[in-house]
Amino acid sequence: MGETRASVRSWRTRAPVDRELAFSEADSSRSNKQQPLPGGRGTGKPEMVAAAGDRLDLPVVDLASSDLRSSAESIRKACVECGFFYVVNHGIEEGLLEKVFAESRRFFEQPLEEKMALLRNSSHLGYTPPYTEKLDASSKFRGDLSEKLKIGPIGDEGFQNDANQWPSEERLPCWKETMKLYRAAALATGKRILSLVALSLNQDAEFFDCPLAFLQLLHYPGEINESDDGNYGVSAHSDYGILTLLATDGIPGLQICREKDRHPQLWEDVHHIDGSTLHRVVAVGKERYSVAFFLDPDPDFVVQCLESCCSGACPPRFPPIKSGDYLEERLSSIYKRKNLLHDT
Ligand SMILES: O=C(O)CCC(=O)C(=O)O
Ligand SMILES: [Fe+2]
Repeated sequence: MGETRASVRSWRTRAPVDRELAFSEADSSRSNKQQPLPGGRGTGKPEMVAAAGDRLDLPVVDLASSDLRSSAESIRKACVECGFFYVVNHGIEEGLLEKVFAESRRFFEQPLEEKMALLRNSSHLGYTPPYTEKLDASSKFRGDLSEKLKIGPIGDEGFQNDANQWPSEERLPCWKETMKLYRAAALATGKRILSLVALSLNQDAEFFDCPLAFLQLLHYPGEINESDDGNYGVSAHSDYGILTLLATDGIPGLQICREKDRHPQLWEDVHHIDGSTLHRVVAVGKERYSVAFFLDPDPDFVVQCLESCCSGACPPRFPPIKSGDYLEERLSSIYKRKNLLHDT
């Protein structure tokens, strides 16, 4: 799991251009013009970054296209080759995205004690302050620079175990409403993409039924201390679910590594429009906001290799596992390894 990451990107800011999306699993032969970075940025692992001019051209999938077969085919190719793709004509209104980014900014601009009142609970929902998570355990820094707020399935959406923590209506009126609207819109888009993914795997369009959705708002600091020189906004990781729709404010920083087992690793910048694969966000000295929308299977769903994806010569690489067990294992591990669980 964690291999199929799609990411709707770069919706706000700049020219409100067409929107984008992306997937994971890498096997690329791009190799010219690389700059060696002898110790990697923050891990001591050797790595390279693609040089300026060696632009990463991620595929663009048009969700308005009536040729579903051809869209499914390009999604399959994108997932196999790089794990990320852009999505255009995805149906989420620009105005709604602008509101989500504005409300996100309002939340993160509050004093720390207000944010800490919503500290992440045992369902992994709520606020995560800077330095709490270290997605790449080998990072030599004390933790990643970003702060986050995570919103899970909501009671009003018919979900029984709503464990969300919301900012107060008095402080941030319209906040909850905006996030609910965005969740609904992003879920509709996510389901359309998942039906294309299912088609690309020779399954019925409804194969990925009723995914669980988690909305994560992220804020990356602009200026950083000298002691954080080389530290990451979010260190290297792959996502845990079926698909991630990622909207950014256009500030760069996102990088992907298409072949995680290659040494040295090659990290490529994902650009604003022309951009689960291993990925990370580097600090570029500019404040940055993003909104990630994760789609996960039902916790009881057993995730296993599809018949259309394996054969005698190419057996499944991983044993079957219940989705809920897998997610809990991954989510707990990012805090346990630093002993930073803040359960309430
Ligand atoms: O902020 C970004 O661009 C990436 C965030 C991310 O990778 C994540 O939330 O899993
Ligand atoms: Fe991610």
